[in-house]
Formats: sequence, structure tokens, C-alpha cells
Amino acid sequence: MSDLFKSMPLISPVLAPASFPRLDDLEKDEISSNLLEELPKVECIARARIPTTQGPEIFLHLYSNNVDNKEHLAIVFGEDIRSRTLYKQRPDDTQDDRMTRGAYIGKLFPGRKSADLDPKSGKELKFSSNGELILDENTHTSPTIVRIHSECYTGETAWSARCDCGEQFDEAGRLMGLDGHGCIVYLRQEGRGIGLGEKLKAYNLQDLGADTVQANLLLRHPADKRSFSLATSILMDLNLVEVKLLTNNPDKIVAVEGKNKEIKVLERVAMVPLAWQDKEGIESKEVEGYLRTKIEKMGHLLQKPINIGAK
Ligand SMILES: Nc1nc2c(ncn2[C@@H]2O[C@H](COP(=O)(O)OP(=O)(O)OP(=O)(O)O)[C@@H](O)[C@H]2O)c(=O)[nH]1
Repeated sequence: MSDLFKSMPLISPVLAPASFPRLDDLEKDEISSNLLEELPKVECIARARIPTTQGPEIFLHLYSNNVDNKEHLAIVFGEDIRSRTLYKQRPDDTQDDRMTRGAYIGKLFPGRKSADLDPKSGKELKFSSNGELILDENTHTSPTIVRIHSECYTGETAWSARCDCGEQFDEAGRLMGLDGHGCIVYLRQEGRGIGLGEKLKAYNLQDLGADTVQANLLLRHPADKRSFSLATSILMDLNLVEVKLLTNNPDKIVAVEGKNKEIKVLERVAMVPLAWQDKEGIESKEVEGYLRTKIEKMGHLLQKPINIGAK
């Protein structure tokens, strides 16, 4: 047994190799959905059009909120998905202010003067007497493909084949690009909420034989420390209250719907790993173990097809 685990009692052989500490003596938190009585308040600070290397343009929305200081994002497919807080008229708001923060209709071009009126199409935004944007044919509100994605530096930026986060992110964008509308709510809760440093320690524990759940528990974190209430608030702000949710995680569905069912998940769209569909996708013994643990211990709604072997 390594020195690291000498002070800890042995784990049950069912849960992990005999050289690991017992999980039943460690804190075993349930994977909680952290449903809040009152949803966080969010405010969209800025929106900008991003042409992408993949084809479709996206509109990146940056949010502030009243529960943490992180920059949570909404990656929006569709010019007509509009944030209430961004578009609401503010005291002393000028048309230049509105264009600068991204609260405009249509496209920006050099010399444009009005945010609320698109001179090319003649479409115009309308507001109520208290400055709220009126939802009309210029604002998309119908059921929309949505993914709630938690930050994964390793999978999205450092080419990690320990998880399928990068592949899921790309696939979500591909489906939304095809549909023409969609939203990836990108929450800064790295490592299922434990942060990148702790996730790296968890990876070392995984190399020492723990699975992803055990590694979190050994570090005295819950298996899943995330909350999805910010996603609920952001979707409400974007008027995306009826969604087709891309996920395999049943906890996420309950969590994003909110305590008072502020959001309706009309449909769950499974995120099947590409390699399990006989397509080119992430393959490694680590990702196999990661997905197995999600299915066996975290109740993910995913089944590996029997014809796909360990290649
Ligand atoms: N603690 C920990 N976090 C991990 C590990 N591998 C990936 N993650 C994190 O897990 C999260 C993945 O989240 P998602 O893909 O949004 O969600 P999910 O719960 O897997 O559900 P799906 O919607 O089905 O993908 C990200 O925050 C990753 O950084 C790991 O081994 N340990």
C-alpha cells in the first residue's frame, strides 16, 4: 500500500482494488441536484457575434450573477434568441451603448446608428413602458435544443482522452448548427465543481486504481458538487423555457427544470459517444472506465451497444 493511504482503512474489494481505503468510512454524499428555493439572479453583461471555424455563427453571452464571481456563458445559435436583461432599456441608454453591449437586432456594420431598428431588414425591437423587450416575431421562443455543459479544461483544451467532454461539446454545437437554433449554457464548474487542481489530484488517484467517483470521495469531495440553478436562470433570461436537453445525466434534467418547473424539458436527447456509434470518436481505456462509472454509479442513461468491443 502506498504511504498516501497507510492511515486509511482498506476499501471493500467490490468498490475498488484492495490497496484502496474503505469508502464506507469516508463521506459518501449523494449526488445532489442542489435545488434552490429561490433561483439565482443573472444579468447578461455583453453579447457578441462569433464567426466559427465550424461554419455557423454563434452569439456568445457573458453573465454575472448574485451567487459567485465566475463568468458563466451562454453560447447561442440563432440571432433571434434574446436575453431579457441585456435588451432591457437602461436609464440613459443610448443606441451606441446598446450596440456596444450587443443588444441589437440584425447585424452590426460600420456606420450603423440604431440598435433597435435593423436598417437592412426593417425589423424593429419593441419595448413595454417599463423598458422590457416585448416578445414578438423578432424573438425566438419555441422549443430549443439545449446543452448544460460544465467546464472541462482537460477535455476541451488539453486534448484529454480521459473523458468525453470535448466530444460532447463539439457534438452539441454540430446539432445546434444544423438546427439553426440552440444554446449551450457553459457553467464554470470545472471537475464537477471541485476545481481543476482537485481534478488533477483525482486523476492521479484514478491512475492509482480509483474510479472517478471514488477519487472524488477520497479527496473528501462529493461525487458531484455541481448545481444547475444558474443554468435555469440563464435559460429563463433567454426565454428558452421549453427545451430539448442533450444529456445522459438524469440529475441534470431534474436540476435544470428547477424547483417550480420554471423550465420544461420536453425531450431528452441522448449523447451517445461517437465511438459507440461506429464513428470516429474518443477511444481510450480511461474514457471506457469513466463512462462505465457514470453508468454504474451515477445512473447515467446510457448503454454500450454489445457489438462495440473494447477496441
Ligand atoms: N471530478 C472529476 N470531474 C471530472 C472528471 N472527468 C470529467 N470531469 C468533469 O465532469 C464534468 C462533465 O460534465 P458534463 O459533461 O457537463 O455532464 P455530465 O454530468 O457528465 O452529463 P452529460 O450531460 O450526460 O454529459 C466537467 O466539469 C468535467 O471537468 C473526473 O474524472 N473527475
